[in-house]
Amino acid sequence: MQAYSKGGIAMKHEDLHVVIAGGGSGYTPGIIQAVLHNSDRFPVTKFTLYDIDPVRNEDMNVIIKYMLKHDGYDNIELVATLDPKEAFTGADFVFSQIRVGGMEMREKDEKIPLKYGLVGQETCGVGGFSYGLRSIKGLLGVVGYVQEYAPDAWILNYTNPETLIAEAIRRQYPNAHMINACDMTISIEETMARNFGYDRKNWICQYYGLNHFGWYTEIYDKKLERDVMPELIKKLQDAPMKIASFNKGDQSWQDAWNMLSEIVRMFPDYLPNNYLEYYFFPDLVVESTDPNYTRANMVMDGRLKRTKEMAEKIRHHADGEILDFDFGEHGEYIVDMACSILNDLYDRFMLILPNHGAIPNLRDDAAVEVPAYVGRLGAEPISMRHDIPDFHKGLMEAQNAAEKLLVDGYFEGSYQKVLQAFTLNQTVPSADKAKKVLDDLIVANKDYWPELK
Ligand SMILES: NC(=O)c1ccc[n+]([C@@H]2O[C@H](COP(=O)([O-])OP(=O)(O)OC[C@H]3O[C@@H](n4cnc5c(N)ncnc54)[C@H](O)[C@@H]3O)[C@@H](O)[C@H]2O)c1
Ligand SMILES: O=P(O)(O)OC[C@H]1O[C@H](O[C@H]2[C@H](O)[C@@H](O)[C@@H](O)O[C@@H]2CO)[C@H](O)[C@@H](O)[C@@H]1O
Ligand SMILES: [Mn+2]
Repeated sequence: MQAYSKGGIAMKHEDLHVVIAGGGSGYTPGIIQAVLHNSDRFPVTKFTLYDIDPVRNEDMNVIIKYMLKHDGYDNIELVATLDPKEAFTGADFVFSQIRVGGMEMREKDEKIPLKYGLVGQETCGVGGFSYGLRSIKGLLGVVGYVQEYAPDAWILNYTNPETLIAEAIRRQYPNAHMINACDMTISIEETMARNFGYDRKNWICQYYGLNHFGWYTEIYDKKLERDVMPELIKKLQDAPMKIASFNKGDQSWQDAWNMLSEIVRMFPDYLPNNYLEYYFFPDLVVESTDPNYTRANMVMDGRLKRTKEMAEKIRHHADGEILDFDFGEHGEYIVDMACSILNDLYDRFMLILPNHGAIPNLRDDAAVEVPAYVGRLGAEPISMRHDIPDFHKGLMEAQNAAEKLLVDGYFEGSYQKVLQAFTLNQTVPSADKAKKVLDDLIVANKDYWPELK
């Protein structure tokens, strides 16, 4: 959640070296594809895939090698390594997308809370807190390696849960050159634009919140010369959006858009982030979730399997269209950010940053998600010109306090602080349930969490 670098970094355009931490992730091809699309303004000469899992990193190495050859970029050097020194030395940009504990632990984050009738989700509710206590340690490791081997590199982070990560990294590495971003806002905008016949490239969006916990207040369309948010809300109230081409065939994303319509029917003043469904409708979400087959299972049977099959096809010289992936704006968004830094463009992005007055009536040290300009000196948050309403403020303050307590709990190894965080989480109805689910998650996470005393 570093807002500004100390004086910026002299960025070079030659020998541009990008490292992907979590190289084995199925999102890697989409990111590499976006880099290649931008080769005129982001001329990468070397990619390094860094991971802790040799099999997944090697599968991705096979896919990316094929992709570079297929697209005529076999002049770009490609390295796949498990050695952090080899990976990060000489890096200019590090795109981070690690998942500590993998899908197996995500499955536990989702299923254990459900046993207690609580929301079981990757980044929201106590499942998100469970993931946070694992993820912080992993990402502190990655950022530590970058400080050691490439202290001038920019770290552009997608690793979740974003607000907890931002808060923890700021505490341990306040001067790291790091930007934390989530693709959800751009994905909401793109899906709305495609569904309702707009071009989001014409939009200037005002938005505030915490990550996966925020609201649009205005969507100004430069071509139409009006705020289109009220009409978008009206359209959403009338009928949910249909899934855009990315995530196609994915019923759980269709369910998310359906719930977005439910939220604006109840609270029609602002356009919410879809992830608020977990805080507004926890009971409905629990009722409609299969406790034996959650999102982690869908991803294992979907994205993970497809990635593995793609690598196998390439190894066996299969014919036909092998490179089959579509993650929408995900890759483009992070590469646009890197371009904006490298070329000092001051483009506008929704980022997770220390508040420092951007939301005037919220504590300064909250990690908030707001629009920001990005250039050579990093991200400069755009200050809102008005206070936020009590409804949103109350929700955000409770969530922010819970997140702060959780990060305190991580660094202090404090059971009490983590229990307070769980109790304060707005998806949890009682301290009793908070304690039971926490004690269960401690056992499940024994290889990953700090010891809590
Ligand atoms: N911010 C966003 O909007 C956004 C969008 C999509 C995904 N994500 C996040 O991106 C990450 C990856 O998601 P995924 O579904 O591809 O997960 P995944 O498990 O499929 O892939 C993650 C990769 O990270 C590797 N890894 C785990 N710990 C590591 C460590 N300490 N160092 C290096 N590599 C490590 C794993 O071996 C794996 O290859 C997750 O944190 C996810 O939540 C964020
Ligand atoms: O359940 P998953 O692992 O499929 O997705 C969880 C992530 O969901 C969001 O990312 C979306 C993204 O917004 C969309 O553009 C497209 O790329 O699909 C992604 C999911 O597959 C969210 O922003 C992330 O933080 C979540 O990790
Ligand atoms: Mn996100």
